[in-house]
Amino acid sequence: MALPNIQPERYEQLLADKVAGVKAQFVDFTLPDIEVFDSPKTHYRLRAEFRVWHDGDDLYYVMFEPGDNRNPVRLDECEMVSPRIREVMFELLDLIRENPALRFKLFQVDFLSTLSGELLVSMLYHRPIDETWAEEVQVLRRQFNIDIVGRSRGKKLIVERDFVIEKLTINDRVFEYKQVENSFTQPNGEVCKKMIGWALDVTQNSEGDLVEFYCGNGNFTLPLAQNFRRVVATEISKTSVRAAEYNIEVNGIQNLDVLRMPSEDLTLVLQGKKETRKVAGLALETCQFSTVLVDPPRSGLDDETVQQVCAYDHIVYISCNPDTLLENLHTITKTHKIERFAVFDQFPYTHHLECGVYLTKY
Ligand SMILES: C[S@@+](CC[C@H](N)C(=O)[O-])C[C@H]1O[C@@H](n2cnc3c(N)ncnc32)[C@H](O)[C@@H]1O
Repeated sequence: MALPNIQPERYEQLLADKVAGVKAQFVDFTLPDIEVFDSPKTHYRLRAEFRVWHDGDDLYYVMFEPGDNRNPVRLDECEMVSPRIREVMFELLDLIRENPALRFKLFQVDFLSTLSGELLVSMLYHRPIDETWAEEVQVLRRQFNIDIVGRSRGKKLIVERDFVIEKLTINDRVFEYKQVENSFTQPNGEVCKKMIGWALDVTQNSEGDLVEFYCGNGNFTLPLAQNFRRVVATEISKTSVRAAEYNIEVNGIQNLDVLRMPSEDLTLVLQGKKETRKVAGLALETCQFSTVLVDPPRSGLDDETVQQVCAYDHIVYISCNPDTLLENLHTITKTHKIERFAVFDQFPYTHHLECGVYLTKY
């Protein structure tokens, strides 16, 4: 992870600069007024990874300047991470420093926290870990009320859980999400709530069904199910699909099915070019998909998936990479009009910006 230069006093200006950059980048398109969703100025990141530096008897966290992996910067404060991570991270290292069984060949500590106040800490080692380590680590668990995962080559030890439970209030309703260590979750919880709220807003009064590609643990899917008759969503990661299934159950959502399948395969199934037992019993032929939601990785949508999303009347495109969004929009806007365009400042003080685009077929 690179170290952002946190400047709360310049936050508004930096965000305005980013928005101006997006306007310039998308100048080829007729954009509606851009909706801008800001971030808390400090303590906004719910997950963070830190390298651990050993220097004689000393032990400290380091980060690197963007583009410079050679010169570590010692961290004695961190304004970027959530209050829960901040509360624990330095005191945790103080205890590790004094305990040879915990500090020996520890090279990285990852934190996954929630707005609901839970915290999972992953400790990564360049040596085997065993039950002795699992005993020793209990002192950290008790002191900070955290869950801990130890990782060494080919081995994962879990003390007591490898997940956290997030609770997000979206339009007065609380949604509960299982978020599992080492699987994708949105890093900025407050901004994530705004993204879900925006997606709910653009799809309100929708008719028909929703198909979603790249659904993760159901982050958007669970709340959006209320705007549709049926929802079918797909995701490639087994861990995320299992979490989504748990989340569907615990939130009592009845009209949503999640498939573990690459989006490329679901595209082929929907086009009638592929058959698979995975969709047996879903009666996909009875679905009336009016809307598609995509939230792809940075690489954006492949050509086949672009063709597939263009088959629907409405498209909600959430993007973490304006470059690939731009490329995909060149094709999508041949058939669809951009109705809404939003930017979400998931990553303050960096050049990254999350975008949301809502399009309707001409
Ligand atoms: C940017 S994340 C979005 C996840 C989710 N929408 C959320 O808000 O948390 C992209 C997701 O796409 C999944 N993914 C990556 N390649 C995929 C593919 N070819 N087919 C389906 N899912 C894929 C990843 O596992 C990841 O969960």
